[in-house]
Amino acid sequence: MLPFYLSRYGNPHSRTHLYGWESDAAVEEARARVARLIGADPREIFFTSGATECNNIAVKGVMHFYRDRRRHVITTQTEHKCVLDSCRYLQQEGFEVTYLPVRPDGLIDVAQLADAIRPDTGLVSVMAVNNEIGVVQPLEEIGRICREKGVPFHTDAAQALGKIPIDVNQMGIGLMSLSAHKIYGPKGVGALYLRRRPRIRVEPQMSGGGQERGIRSGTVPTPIVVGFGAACEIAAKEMDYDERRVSALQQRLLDGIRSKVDDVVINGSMEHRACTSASLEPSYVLRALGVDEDMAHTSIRFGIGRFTTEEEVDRATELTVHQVLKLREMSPLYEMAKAGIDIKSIQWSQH
Ligand SMILES: Cc1ncc(COP(=O)(O)O)c(C=O)c1O
Ligand code: FES
Repeated sequence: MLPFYLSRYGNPHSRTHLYGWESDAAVEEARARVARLIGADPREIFFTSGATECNNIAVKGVMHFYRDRRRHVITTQTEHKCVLDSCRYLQQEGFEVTYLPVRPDGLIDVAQLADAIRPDTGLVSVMAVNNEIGVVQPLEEIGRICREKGVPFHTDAAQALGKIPIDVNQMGIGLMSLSAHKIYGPKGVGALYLRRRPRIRVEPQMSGGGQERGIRSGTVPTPIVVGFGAACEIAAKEMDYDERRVSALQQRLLDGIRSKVDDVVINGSMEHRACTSASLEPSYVLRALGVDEDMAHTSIRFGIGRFTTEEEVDRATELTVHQVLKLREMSPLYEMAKAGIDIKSIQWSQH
């Protein structure tokens, strides 16, 4: 990225001089690298500021483009806030939205999805990997159902890119949101995948000079786009290795905690998972899984990545075990639960 900040600072949209051409070539190289990682054509990749922007373009853009015929969107209760907020925005404009529930393992029921599709459904938006609990939705099945019913399938793949293999054709994906900083790339850049055949149209959210084929006006930020391309190239090479390492570290963390602490509960499917995923807020994602409020409050998300070491996992285990045991020592509830008392049955006050 450095040369593109320091010496090769041409505007990639300047067609009349060498500085422009070299920046343009670098942007196109990055586009090809992003495309390669997901089995797409470079012409289907549009650079944006990140997954938030992609999700806005996908959800609002598709519905606005087809607004006269398609009035209904299907999504899930556990999407990232930017998808949920975009859907709320559409509702204020008079569109209808179905928020599919998830099962206790965090995955949607595909039969329920199929039933929810209506003749006026304009978009199905289901995230690939959940950012709190790491579960992977059955993308291929969702893609097949959407293809059969002729509804574009959008997936927020911010947490999936570089972690699980993605093939837009095999998975029947029509639109996909990507973010560079989730794969160790720079912050503030992402890409929208938009299928060419059959072509999916969106109403741009940004008006202006028509860059990125009119989908996203504004000067493309060459240095960070180059960084995103490099991150994709590395992810393609390292994905298998990273996956094995992260799985082993995940197991080490789990075994380490379970060897010293009983009654450990894992939120979300263990089979369909890209990672083990801290928030102190009562999480709406966990509530959607049917996790009780007290259990949602007591959850911790552990994030393990390419640069996490065994020593760090062991230290996290040690700290977690220490604090949990300390809290249990202090709490009368733990002893009561052990004695077989249902804590939920306790009357806390006299009111
Ligand atoms: C699933 C998911 N979608 C979207 C986003 C937003 O991505 P960005 O920071 O690139 O806008 C994130 C990141 O927090 C995410 O985890
Ligand atoms: S969502 Fe899994 S590590 Fe962040």
